[in-house]
Amino acid sequence: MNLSLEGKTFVVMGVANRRSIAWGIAQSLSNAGARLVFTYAGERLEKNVRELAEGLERSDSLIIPCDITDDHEIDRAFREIKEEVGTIHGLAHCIAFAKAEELDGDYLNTTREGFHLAHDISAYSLTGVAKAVQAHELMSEGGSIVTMTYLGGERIVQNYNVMGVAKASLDASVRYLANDLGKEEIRVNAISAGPIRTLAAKGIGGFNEVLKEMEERAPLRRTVTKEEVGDTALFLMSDMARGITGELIHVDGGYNKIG
Ligand SMILES: CCCCCCc1ccc(Oc2ccc(Oc3cccc(O)n3)cc2)c(O)c1
Repeated sequence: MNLSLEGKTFVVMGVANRRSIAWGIAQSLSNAGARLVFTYAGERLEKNVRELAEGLERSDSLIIPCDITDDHEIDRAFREIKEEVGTIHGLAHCIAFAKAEELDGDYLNTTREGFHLAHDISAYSLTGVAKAVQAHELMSEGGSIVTMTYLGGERIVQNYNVMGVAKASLDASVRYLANDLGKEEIRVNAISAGPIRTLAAKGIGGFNEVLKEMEERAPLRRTVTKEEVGDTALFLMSDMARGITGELIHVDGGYNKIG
């Protein structure tokens, strides 16, 4: 029993660029010996993902488009993964979105359309992906699904607004998916990362203030890195976490424990 992923294949969904948390996860899994399959949405990201993947030690990464807002797209992508690799041992879901104008000011300004959009992309997509993994019997040797969440889904974080409500839904989805998939030896967990300066983070009002607050008040008195999140993902993907499912692990320097 160890942290090695030699001979195993993992899907990483949501790499946008080298600052992405998904890229931090990909690096940790690859350094542990995993073969990777990347999915991305939107033509403009393919070049970024391909260039990043080419920098990995292994040259057998797969890069597949997948627009998670469309069930047919998800089915096509996971059918392609089944055909190309046959079995996967885990999946990292690092996908979320909400309208930028709804990530600032009062939560009360949330529209019905903005609410649905945030929940569709940031919460339902995990369930949609889990359904496709099961439908295509991709994790026949068991597996580990990890998604990314944030403290704003557990308690009030100014400006996080509708994304916080969507993350609360994602966190509950992790528990219910864990319950359904446990009998197939598939574990489902969430990593709640502290604020990290990513492309997505740029869209949130007051982000810089939250970073500063972490450096001043988190028990570790610093912010965390995508590499630290990647290493926790490696642990959750490995046999060392074989007894953990339906769980949420904070990788935030302990900040969530501060009032
Ligand atoms: C006020 C909260 C500060 C800490 C926020 C930490 C965080 C940073 C990034 C996170 O991921 C997203 C992903 C998409 C997202 O929606 C976006 C991002 C950019 C532009 C846009 O129109 N929507 C917002 C946050 C996330 O869920 C949580």
